[in-house]
Amino acid sequence: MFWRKRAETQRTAAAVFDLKADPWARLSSVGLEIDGRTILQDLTLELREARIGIVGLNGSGKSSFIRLLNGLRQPTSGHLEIFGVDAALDPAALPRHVGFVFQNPDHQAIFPIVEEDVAFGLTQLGRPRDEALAAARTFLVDHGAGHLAARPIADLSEGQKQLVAILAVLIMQPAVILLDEPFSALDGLAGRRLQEWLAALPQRLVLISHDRAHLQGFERILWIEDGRLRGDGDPATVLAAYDREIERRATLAGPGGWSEGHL
Ligand SMILES: Nc1ncnc2c1ncn2[C@@H]1O[C@H](COP(=O)(O)OP(=O)(O)OP(=O)(O)O)[C@@H](O)[C@H]1O
Repeated sequence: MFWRKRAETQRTAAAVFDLKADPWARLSSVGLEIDGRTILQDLTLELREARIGIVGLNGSGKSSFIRLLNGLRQPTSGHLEIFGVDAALDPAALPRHVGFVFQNPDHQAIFPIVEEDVAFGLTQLGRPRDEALAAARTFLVDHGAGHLAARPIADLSEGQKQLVAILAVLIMQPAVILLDEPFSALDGLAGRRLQEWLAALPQRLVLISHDRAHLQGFERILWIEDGRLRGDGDPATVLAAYDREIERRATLAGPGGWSEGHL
């Protein structure tokens, strides 16, 4: 079938894509509407840097934006290319190249037991279940989480759940990992450990965070406001502009008030 053939071409293209030479994502006038409401609009940009941070007020469209990048959502206008091929051709194939770590690990876990959940990604890649389980156990041990392998995810602390959620993505060896506020449930120490651990990963990372300590060392910041790209560039410039805007809006709203359009 023609479609299947094109999807196969896409997988092959993604597998041989040269990350060093080309941007892994190209967006051209991309927009997203949900139920007739505009969530994202007019996004034209390329992503290639090793560390890209995303900032923006609550509800500005950050999560929706990164969901486009691994096929959880599809643009309703414009054109999106991931690894050089049209993202609309085979969105289900994208997660193997672009991993997604959810803000709430409970939304990500599919199986009740840690090792089963970590093995799931490998079974999705075609590995037999027993082999995937054995590989998951080894992977957990190698990443200092062997003691969690047989435990129910529901019984873990938030930090442990977050670690398992990241390992469940990492075991698939995606070229890019998207992280939606992975620090939000972590205490300061767990957050520091996660930050150091993420910094050492060879993958390209795109990280949404409200805390700029977590964006230290990042090469590029995207600032999304009301579904549009309001700022894009080096962290010092973009974050300073973002801070000024927060200050301006806080002053407009007055103590205890919510500014128009926010939340
Ligand atoms: N499934 C959905 N159905 C309807 N509206 C949605 C859906 N998902 C997101 N939205 C809306 O899209 C807008 C952007 O949401 P999104 O979660 O992308 O923002 P965000 O910047 O990640 O917010 P936060 O910082 O609060 O997590 C919001 O107004 C939200 O209500």
